[in-house]
Amino acid sequence: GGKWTYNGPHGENHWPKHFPYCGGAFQSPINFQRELQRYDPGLLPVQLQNYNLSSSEQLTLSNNGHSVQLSLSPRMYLSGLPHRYSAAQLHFHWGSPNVLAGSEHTVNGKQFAAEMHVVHFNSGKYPNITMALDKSDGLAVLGVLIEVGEFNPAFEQFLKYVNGIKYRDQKIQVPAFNIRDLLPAHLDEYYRYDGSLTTPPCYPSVLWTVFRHPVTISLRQYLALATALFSSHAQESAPMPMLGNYRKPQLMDNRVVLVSFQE
Ligand SMILES: NS(=O)(=O)c1c(F)c(F)c(S(=O)(=O)CCO)c(N[C@H]2CCCc3ccccc32)c1F
Ligand SMILES: [Zn+2]
Repeated sequence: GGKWTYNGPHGENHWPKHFPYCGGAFQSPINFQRELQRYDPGLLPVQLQNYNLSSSEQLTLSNNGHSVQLSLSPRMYLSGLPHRYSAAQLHFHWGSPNVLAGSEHTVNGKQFAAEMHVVHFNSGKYPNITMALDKSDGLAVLGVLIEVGEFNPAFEQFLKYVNGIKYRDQKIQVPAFNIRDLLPAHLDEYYRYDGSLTTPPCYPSVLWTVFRHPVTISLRQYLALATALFSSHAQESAPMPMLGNYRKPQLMDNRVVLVSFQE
């Protein structure tokens, strides 16, 4: 697909010109507001299988020009959903060094400093993520809201390598670790809704699960994320810092957000 950015002439308001789904229904992210939520006691805790990877395994940490992404082992999967969803990659969205607001989902209008997404595809029905990308039951993404506060040792296990992938299309191998440690302690409280990829091609193919409880990283860790990366290639004369890589909240249309918790 064509080139797209988060700002300027190829920014999100221009996405629908080349990526029609971006102007369609069921788009993500959204703002979670109390009035449009419904408690569903049937929403069980999310079950993570094989997330505790061994450090003898290696993962690919890469700069794809839009985010920093970590490849994940296909042995990792989610159970408790209508089908088995196997892990593909995780990536982040953040603000800028002096504006600590860069999450995609917002809660009662509050934007968090950053947000992590763990992307899974329906491996029960489709052979790979490419075949699942545009199917209504194709993807399941876990969203984790990130606040600046206490230092987070789990995030250090990949943040310490970001200076090796400063420029677009750079990638390195890093030792695997327990991906569960990147998620909040309690996985039983979350928002659940039908939405889309938040980047082009914006396919409405994502079952979203955004955990109610944020995780914290230190200001130093946030600044590492917000100052280390460029969306441009190493040899480009005008380096483009990778900042504010988040899409704004989209129209709800007539969607209701289910929640697994009661006030
Ligand atoms: N917020 S989001 O919707 O979860 C989301 C992103 F924001 C995001 F930047 C990415 S990306 O890093 O691949 C950069 C551009 O697509 C993805 N990738 C997904 C969808 C696109 C194709 C693909 C292929 C293999 C594995 C994952 C993915 C993404 F799903
Ligand atoms: Zn994302």
